[in-house]
Amino acid sequence: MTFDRIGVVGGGAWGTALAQTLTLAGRDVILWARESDVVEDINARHVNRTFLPGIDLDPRLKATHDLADLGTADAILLVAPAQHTRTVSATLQPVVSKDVPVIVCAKGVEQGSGQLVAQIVSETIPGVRLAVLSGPSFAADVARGFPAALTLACRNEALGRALAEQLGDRQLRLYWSDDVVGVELGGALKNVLAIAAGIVDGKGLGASAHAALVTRGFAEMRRLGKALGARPETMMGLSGFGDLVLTAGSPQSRNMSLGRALGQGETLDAVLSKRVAVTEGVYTAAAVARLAAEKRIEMPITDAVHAILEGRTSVDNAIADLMKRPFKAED
Ligand SMILES: NC(=O)C1=CN([C@@H]2O[C@H](COP(=O)(O)OP(=O)(O)OC[C@H]3O[C@@H](n4cnc5c(N)ncnc54)[C@H](O)[C@@H]3O)[C@@H](O)[C@H]2O)C=CC1
Ligand SMILES: O=C(CO)COP(=O)(O)O
Repeated sequence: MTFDRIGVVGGGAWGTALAQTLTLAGRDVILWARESDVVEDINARHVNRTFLPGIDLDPRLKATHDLADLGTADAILLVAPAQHTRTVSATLQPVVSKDVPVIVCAKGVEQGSGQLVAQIVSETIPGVRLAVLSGPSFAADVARGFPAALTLACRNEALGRALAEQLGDRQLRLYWSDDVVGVELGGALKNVLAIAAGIVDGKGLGASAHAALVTRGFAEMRRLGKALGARPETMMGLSGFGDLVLTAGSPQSRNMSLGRALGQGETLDAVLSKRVAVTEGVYTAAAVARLAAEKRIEMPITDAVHAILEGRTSVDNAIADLMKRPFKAED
């Protein structure tokens, strides 16, 4: 198994950062972008001013507007946002031959189905060889070549190991795992909790409240993970705890910064109208709150974020409601 030619589907910040890293590592990379101006920007000017401004891209990186150009790839990275994965992967299906692995890089839960991205892809591309890449990684950091460590999960351990060894390099250290659900779930859930952490920050509630929120948020991640068959050590690892620490701890996160703005009194519509970037936690919150209710898993912070985003409660009331819950044994 050799993965020399890599197709990347999605010309947002993360797709571009991964394409850049793999190009610099000597892979032959072709990036599909939905927006023709992004394709032109990458090919003609070697930048992606729309989604990854301020970073020079390697001139060897080529972009295309035609998914069929990815037909000769040895592996495909799927980096479309979670809510658009079903449409994009259905369009990709005729292009993917049966032994080419598809590596899911998005982080979210689909609102209509409650499914994680890998589940969507296995439905839309039957028989696909699936892997998931997730962990703490801001696109701009990775594109600049700063060190990062992520987890690559695949049920076929030999394939997962081969992908990790060949797609990783000295800037991007990849660990492998066979816990696909656990790795995906951490990345999806932490986005919602990062919104909550941002709200705490935006309200100026202090570092103690922030630490309490992140810790109890992590308890929610572990609880849902257990119910869905994720391994506890996966939730403790890079794609779970690691990504929660990164995203809930830095305003560089789109989810955290959205929460911050809400905490400072801005409306959701006002925040979203100012950005082109996707803020996955906004959409995943509703899906996870519903999943938790169906499975009778207690996720009060996630529920509070969902209620705030839907305008069913105010930030102040949500905080008061969380604090007046009955005392209980720590789990
Ligand atoms: N930006 C980051 O630092 C990281 C992002 N991710 C994940 O990667 C995924 C993609 O995020 P980014 O690359 O950051 O995106 P982005 O926020 O930079 O750009 C938005 C992306 O959405 C696409 N898009 C918008 N409307 C669409 C539609 N109707 N159909 C298909 N695609 C559409 C755009 O073409 C663009 O690729 C998300 O799930 C995100 O959570 C994961 C790790 C790091
Ligand atoms: O997933 C990420 C970091 O690992 C990016 O987080 P944001 O989408 O909140 O910026």
